[in-house]
Amino acid sequence: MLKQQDKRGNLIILSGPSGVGKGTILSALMDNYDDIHYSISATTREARVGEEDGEDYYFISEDKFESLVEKDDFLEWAQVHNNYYGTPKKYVEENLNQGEDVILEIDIQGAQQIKEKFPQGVFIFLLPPSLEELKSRIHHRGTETEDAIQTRMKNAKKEMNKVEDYDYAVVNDEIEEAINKLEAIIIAERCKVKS
Ligand SMILES: Nc1ncnc2c1ncn2[C@@H]1O[C@H](COP(=O)(O)OP(=O)(O)OP(=O)(O)O)[C@@H](O)[C@H]1O
Ligand SMILES: Nc1nc2c(ncn2[C@@H]2O[C@H](COP(=O)(O)O)[C@@H](O)[C@H]2O)c(=O)[nH]1
Repeated sequence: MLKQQDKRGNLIILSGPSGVGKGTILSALMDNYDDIHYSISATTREARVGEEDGEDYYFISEDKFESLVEKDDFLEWAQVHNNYYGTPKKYVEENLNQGEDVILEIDIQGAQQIKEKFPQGVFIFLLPPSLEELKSRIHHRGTETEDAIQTRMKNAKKEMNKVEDYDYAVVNDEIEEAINKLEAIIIAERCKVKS
């Protein structure tokens, strides 16, 4: 892929309520692009069955998380659905400085922090076709307890009011269509003359 010389990469932020399909869409997208770098977050939540440390997340203790916060090693961090999540700073900065695009899959609070530091970031909000469909997707994923689903649905209703703070809104109804839209946004942002 051609790159404009001396241009920093784009920082792409994908947010949206739990269960909307962020991870599913990004893993399909990452299979097609070797020049977009997915930032692996750190979290204090327990790994789900099938999740790998260093691949899905860096699974760390609360003590370790706190020490990383104190060392200012996170670009942003937040408490989300009763656990802590943060974006390691070094990986993002190194790739952007090399002209590579980096994508963050983070919650709304984290995106707000990034907006203050990187207003030139590309902010994309993924929406479900409906709240009923959102609930059904979290149920079918089968990774959360009933209590956790309730917390996530309660948070989703608040989070969805924040869509207006984003540059783009993409509805994830038909998955292929949502992937195509995300790709189109990323390609268009690469072609921008001014940012
Ligand atoms: N367009 C779609 N149509 C139907 N099901 C979908 C669609 N997109 C994703 N799913 C399913 O919805 C469930 C939730 O998707 P996923 O885990 O990617 O969501 P997420 O936004 O990353 O959630 P979280 O924020 O909790 O990590 C998965 O079981 C996935 O297979
Ligand atoms: N602010 C941040 N939010 C993050 C980060 N990594 C993931 N997330 C968001 O947390 C929720 C829950 O994720 P889950 O894997 O437990 O279902 C979801 O909205 C993620 O996007 C991060 O580094 N910072």
